[in-house]
Amino acid sequence: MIELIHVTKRFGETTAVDDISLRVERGELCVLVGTSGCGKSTTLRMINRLIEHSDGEIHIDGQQIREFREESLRRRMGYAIQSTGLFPHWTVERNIGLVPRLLKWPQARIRERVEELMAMLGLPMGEFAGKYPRQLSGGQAQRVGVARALAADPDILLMDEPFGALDPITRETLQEELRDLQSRLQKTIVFVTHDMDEALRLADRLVVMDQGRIKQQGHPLELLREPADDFVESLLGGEDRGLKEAALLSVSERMLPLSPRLLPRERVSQHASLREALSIMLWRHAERLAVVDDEDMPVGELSLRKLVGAKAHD
Ligand SMILES: Nc1ncnc2c1ncn2[C@@H]1O[C@H](COP(=O)(O)OP(=O)(O)OP(=O)(O)O)[C@@H](O)[C@H]1O
Repeated sequence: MIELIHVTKRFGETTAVDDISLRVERGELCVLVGTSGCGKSTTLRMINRLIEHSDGEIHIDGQQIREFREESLRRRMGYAIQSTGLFPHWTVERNIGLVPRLLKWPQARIRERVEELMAMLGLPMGEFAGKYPRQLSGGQAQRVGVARALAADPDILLMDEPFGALDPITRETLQEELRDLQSRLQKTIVFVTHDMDEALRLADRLVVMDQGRIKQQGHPLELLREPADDFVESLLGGEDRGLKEAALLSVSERMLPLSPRLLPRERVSQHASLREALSIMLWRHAERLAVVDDEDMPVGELSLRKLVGAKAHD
């Protein structure tokens, strides 16, 4: 568990982070969003002490971070950044094994761990282990960066726009992998992004920052439905919030049982979001959709009326 209590960071005259309090539970994925320069990266870097905070307290599992030896703090925290920070003259294998090597793991264990991570992130060892960062695509390099952050199996992951500047398909794949990793391995993650769709898709807790302060925090649905002020509302997408909310709700939440009427021809998966369902309706000019399971068997139906008519919070 990570806890920031009235934390402030000043750089000379500039107050980059201004009296913020934040608690991230074990296994929770917390996303920081806000305008450029609002203090997101500074907040992240204070947690692993790349930057020392000026005031307040930061605790990891109840212990002040200043009481940890730096090595043990870094071992508990993986750190991934947009520019990846890979060493250009080191192979992929050596880059990923960096922290375990610093921790003096035996050679065989390091190799085993690197192999495991590369498989997990879809980078076949035979193809990628000996490559250098310049021989990788942006997406592959970011995967290596994420693998390196995970190498010593830290409980905490700090990620600063780790998927920035990727094409939407690679980005979505990595987001799903991160979600999957988090739920399988119960990692506590603090994630910074500029991309609101990414933030809404990933966050258990969404934290909106402005000029060094926290404006609002909570579950993405809470913030979408009740933004604290105009700033939060407009950052979350203004009029587009309805669609953003629909993207977080599943078809199965609004589906009706199969009726004796003729089954609609157009289909949608029960795992799809309401936003996807709405898009199919618009695209196909259909007011009703058959909802199907993984075997493509109809399990219910969804009507446009039910989709738009039902109150957002029931
Ligand atoms: N080392 C530093 N020295 C002086 N000022 C700094 C330093 N690092 C950050 N700042 C200032 O602190 C404020 C917050 O910066 P920070 O990088 O945390 O913002 P951010 O929200 O991550 O921005 P972005 O989204 O653009 O990456 C900015 O005004 C920045 O100029």
